[in-house]
Amino acid sequence: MENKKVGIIGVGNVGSTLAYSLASKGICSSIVLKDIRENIVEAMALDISQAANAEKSHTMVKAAKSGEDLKDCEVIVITAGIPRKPGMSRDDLLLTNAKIMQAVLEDIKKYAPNSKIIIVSNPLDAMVYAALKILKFPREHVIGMAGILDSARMSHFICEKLGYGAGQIESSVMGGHGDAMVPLVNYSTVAGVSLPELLSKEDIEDIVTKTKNGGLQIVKLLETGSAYYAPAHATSLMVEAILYNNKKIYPCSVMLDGEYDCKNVVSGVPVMLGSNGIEKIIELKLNEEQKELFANSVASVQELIDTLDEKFFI
Ligand SMILES: NC(=O)C1=CN([C@@H]2O[C@H](COP(=O)(O)OP(=O)(O)OC[C@H]3O[C@@H](n4cnc5c(N)ncnc54)[C@H](O)[C@@H]3O)[C@@H](O)[C@H]2O)C=CC1
Ligand SMILES: O=C([O-])CC(=O)C(=O)O
Repeated sequence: MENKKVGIIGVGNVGSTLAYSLASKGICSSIVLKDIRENIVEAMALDISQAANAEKSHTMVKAAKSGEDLKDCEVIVITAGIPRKPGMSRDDLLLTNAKIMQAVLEDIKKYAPNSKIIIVSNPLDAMVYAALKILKFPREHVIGMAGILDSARMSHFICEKLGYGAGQIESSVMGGHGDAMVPLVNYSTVAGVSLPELLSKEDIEDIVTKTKNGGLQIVKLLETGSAYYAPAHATSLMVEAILYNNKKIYPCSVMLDGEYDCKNVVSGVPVMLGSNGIEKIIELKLNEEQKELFANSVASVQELIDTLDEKFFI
């Protein structure tokens, strides 16, 4: 297999689940894991490598000894950062996770300047902004994961409401990965059938609210952190699209440069992913209500970006 090396920085719940998922699918030639918790990362690398061997996957899994081990990574996923706990919003993580982001990006700048970076750490859109500002990489190479997860949550809630449709639901969520995210009802279908043909207005409103609160619902139940199976799987789809240049369209968090009338701000929009990272940004036709909701969501990300510029990038 040609070089399909993936780096994962931050090997806690999301990072280790992602590594396990990628290794068992056998879609990478090697995975290198990096974390400040040296024994934990060593243990994860051994355990996941042994799982891959049981699976007869050819993926090699190793713990990084230093930043130099990130050399030749095609894709590097960053999940380093603290997760929220009950009573916190994702935005409360801003300055703590920006510091962690700055620390981990130094190695990438030095050893993997041509890699495509997938950011997972929260608050997601602001972390994509911070990473772009620190790395000075082209915007096509720094991409945030959230839209696939939020859309999967919407599909889950549609399926739960209907009692059928599993595996046939396509959902679409745009905007920032925060309380103001924008589930797009008219771009969501069950086997091609639009939602209003299957569900009442009240049921659809309930699905929209549950989707927006999907992350919080899990945080409240877990008490110690946040979701990781669905986030890791969503990230693995992005890694695969880049490694295999499969040109799949997914909602991802990207720096906008005029698209949707926005500039210098990061938000979730549908993009085509391939070996160059973002190959294309797709501009959906939004109705007036959706335009307003999207503008609100962008404004809330802009506030976080302003805080970073005032308090972090000084
Ligand atoms: N974008 C999204 O949709 C989602 C984002 N998240 C975010 O992802 C992040 C990680 O979540 P979890 O894996 O659940 O947290 P976790 O606490 O289980 O793992 C975080 C890991 O980062 C490591 N870390 C901290 N500083 C580091 C540094 N300087 N270098 C290397 N590693 C470092 C920690 O040692 C820990 O192993 C959180 O910020 C969380 O909010 C989580 C789920 C979904
Ligand atoms: O809710 C959180 O803090 C983690 C996250 O972003 C999600 O699961 O959507």
